[in-house]
Amino acid sequence: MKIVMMARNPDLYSHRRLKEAAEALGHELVTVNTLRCYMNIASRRPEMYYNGEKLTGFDAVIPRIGASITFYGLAVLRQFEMMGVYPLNESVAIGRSRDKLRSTQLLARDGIGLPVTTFAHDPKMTEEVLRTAGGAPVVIKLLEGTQGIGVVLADTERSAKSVIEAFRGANVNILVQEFIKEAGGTDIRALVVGGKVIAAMKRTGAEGEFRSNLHRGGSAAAIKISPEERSTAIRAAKSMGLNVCGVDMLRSNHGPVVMEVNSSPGLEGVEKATGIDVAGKIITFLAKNAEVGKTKTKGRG
Ligand SMILES: Nc1ncnc2c1ncn2[C@@H]1O[C@H](COP(=O)(O)OP(=O)(O)OP(=O)(O)O)[C@@H](O)[C@H]1O
Ligand SMILES: [Mg+2]
Ligand SMILES: [Mg+2]
Repeated sequence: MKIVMMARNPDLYSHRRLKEAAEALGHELVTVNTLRCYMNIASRRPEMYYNGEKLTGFDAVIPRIGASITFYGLAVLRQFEMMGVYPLNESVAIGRSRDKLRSTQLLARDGIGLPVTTFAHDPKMTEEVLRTAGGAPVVIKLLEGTQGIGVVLADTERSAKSVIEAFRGANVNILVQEFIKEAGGTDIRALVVGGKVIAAMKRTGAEGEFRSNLHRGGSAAAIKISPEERSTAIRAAKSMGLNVCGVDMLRSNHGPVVMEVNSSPGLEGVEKATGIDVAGKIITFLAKNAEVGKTKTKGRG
């Protein structure tokens, strides 16, 4: 199989591992810098170019689109889809997962456990929004944050109001969420590949930090998850339409609640914590499923 991986930095752990795993399984993997791909959006014969050469003959594409280049990255991926290249995750599904409001609505529609989550446009609604979220403490999140940046815990009504006003004043969209205190600064990341949980870890925030992100100094360890957590992760992946994703959950006293679904999960934390060859399982899934022209949406939807 001939695979193209869209990634800006081929030296990142995850990208190195995917290439190694592909080669170990006898496939060819070419990494292209997403921002240097350019396309000819011609009717019926879509083309992709890279460094002056036409990219052809690929069976599958692995999109590793950083949050800061979602717009262009998804356009490049759609182009590959139009060319009939099988995407590890479809552009439409990635687009859904990048927007916390949209993805939370999709998960809610499918009855998946969530923290109480509220959203309003008008800052005049602040008091009602806070009341609906159950009152302080609440978690306030930028709609398109990542690595825990833009996630704020407001302990009191007063601080919640000023944080909401500050974000709204800066004209950014936010979610206001019930704070799951009983999670104790620990979350669960379940890696779903092809409808199965293949690895799971728990991440615990640094001392005095409610955010468990590894980028914020959290630490990771392997964990055995419950059947309910497993099925929640699988259902979340399905409702987003992602073949491969990291589902982040909190253990609340009303069962597992999903915080978000990441479409380009990092492999370093989870492989090192669990010793599982996640990259190999991803490539194996791809080899089993990639067929030219099999992509359902061709970037539509
Ligand atoms: N409602 C909540 N209750 C308790 N803790 C929360 C809540 N929401 C988020 N957290 C904590 O904050 C962390 C960051 O939140 P979240 O995952 O939503 O943000 P992010 O910036 O998108 O991070 P990521 O890099 O994982 O995409 C979570 O991993 C979790 O530990
Ligand atoms: Mg996120
Ligand atoms: Mg997260």
